[in-house]
Amino acid sequence: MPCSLRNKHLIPTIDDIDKYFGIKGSKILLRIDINSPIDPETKDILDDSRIRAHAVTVRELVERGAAVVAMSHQGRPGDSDFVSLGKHAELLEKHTGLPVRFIDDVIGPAAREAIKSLQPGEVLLLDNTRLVSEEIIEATPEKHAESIFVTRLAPLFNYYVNDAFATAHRSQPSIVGFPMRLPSAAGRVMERELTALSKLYNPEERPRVFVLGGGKVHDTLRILEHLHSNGAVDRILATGLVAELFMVAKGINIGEANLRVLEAKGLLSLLPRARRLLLRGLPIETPVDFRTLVDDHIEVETIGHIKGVIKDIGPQTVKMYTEIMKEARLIVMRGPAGVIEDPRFREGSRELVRAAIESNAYVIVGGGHLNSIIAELGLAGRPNLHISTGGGALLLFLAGEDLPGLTALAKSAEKFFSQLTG
Ligand SMILES: Nc1ncnc2c1ncn2[C@@H]1O[C@H](COP(=O)(O)OP(=O)(O)OP(=O)(O)O)[C@@H](O)[C@H]1O
Ligand SMILES: O=C(O)[C@H](O)COP(=O)(O)O
Repeated sequence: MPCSLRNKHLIPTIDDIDKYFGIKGSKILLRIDINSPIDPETKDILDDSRIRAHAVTVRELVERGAAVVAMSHQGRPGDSDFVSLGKHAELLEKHTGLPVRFIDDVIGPAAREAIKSLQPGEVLLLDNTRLVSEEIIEATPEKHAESIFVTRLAPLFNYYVNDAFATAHRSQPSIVGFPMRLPSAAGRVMERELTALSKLYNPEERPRVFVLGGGKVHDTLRILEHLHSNGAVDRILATGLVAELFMVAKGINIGEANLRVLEAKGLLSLLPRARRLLLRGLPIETPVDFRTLVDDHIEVETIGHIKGVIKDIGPQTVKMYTEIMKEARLIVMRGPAGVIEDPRFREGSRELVRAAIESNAYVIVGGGHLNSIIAELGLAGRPNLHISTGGGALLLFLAGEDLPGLTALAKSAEKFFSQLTG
């Protein structure tokens, strides 16, 4: 079954490729996103969760009889995490349980020879796609289809599979160029993301509750503007710095120290946008109490009496938000409720995550900080939970932007899958 998103993208899956063209004996170019946090000194991979996730797609393609050539970016040129993918290959081997050959080349003669000699059942990982200068240029799929990157590699493959939802917001050759030249499909990680996110367009999945916190307040405002203008949200439960901004916008006194925090982060300039949303009736709840730091002591302070620096939401807020979440069919959570880098202020985020997962709702969680809370609570495998791999891609998607990687897959389907698109 192909996936569809916002009712306009029809995107084939691995099953469709197998059904209409056949995978056994084919050679597949698989775009994954194993861009991972890297220790600046040792260059070790600090979190291999993305590698573990994509291992599932690699293994399945191999089991179906394909030769699989995987590619990914890592960091950006000039940054300390812009490294070669040798260590990623070792971890991909560990998580797939299959031998993974690595070649420190992307489109040169060595890479092309390795691709040509790859046999069904074998896996090859190319080096960091951003070693190719074209990969950092944003252009249309049609333009990238003519790039050296794509014109050199595409003829060596039968199909292209994009499993990199987390890079779907980049219009780069490895994401948008290949679908113009090869029958293409979404991999399993991408498919899971699309299936989960399509619930945002299902009128039966209501009430929809968004629990939005963390520090990316600009991005969150964009999301709120989009959700509200489309009537796509029933209730917003604000935490983190997002909550503080909306409390000021509502005229609630959050105390001098916290106003200074918002000012230092340049967030007070967002007040007019927050006020406009409130005037238009944005259904947003803000906290009624906080865990604060007052002269190095932790206090629980209720609104109207806040003297300390806000570090987490308080127990009454957790209770109030938990009650609202009990009524939801779909909960989307992004950004932590407090400064969770300090273990003393993880409680609010922990409680909210627990309450969401124990509610009757389907829960979509995005962002590294909440992910770490889920891992700590051992809740990752819950059937009503989808942990998104997308950072920037998820933010843009929630803000209503079209993601070029998805558009390219849909265009490819029109070109190569007339069976599906009519
Ligand atoms: N009340 C608060 N005051 C100051 N900082 C806060 C507060 N609440 C949360 N934060 C900060 O927000 C940051 C996380 O927000 P962010 O929006 O980046 O989260 P994320 O969804 O995990 O994104 P990413 O995956 O990119 O890390 C943390 O560093 C945390 O300390
Ligand atoms: O981690 C991410 O958000 C993706 O891998 C995209 O990385 P980029 O922002 O460097 O394009």
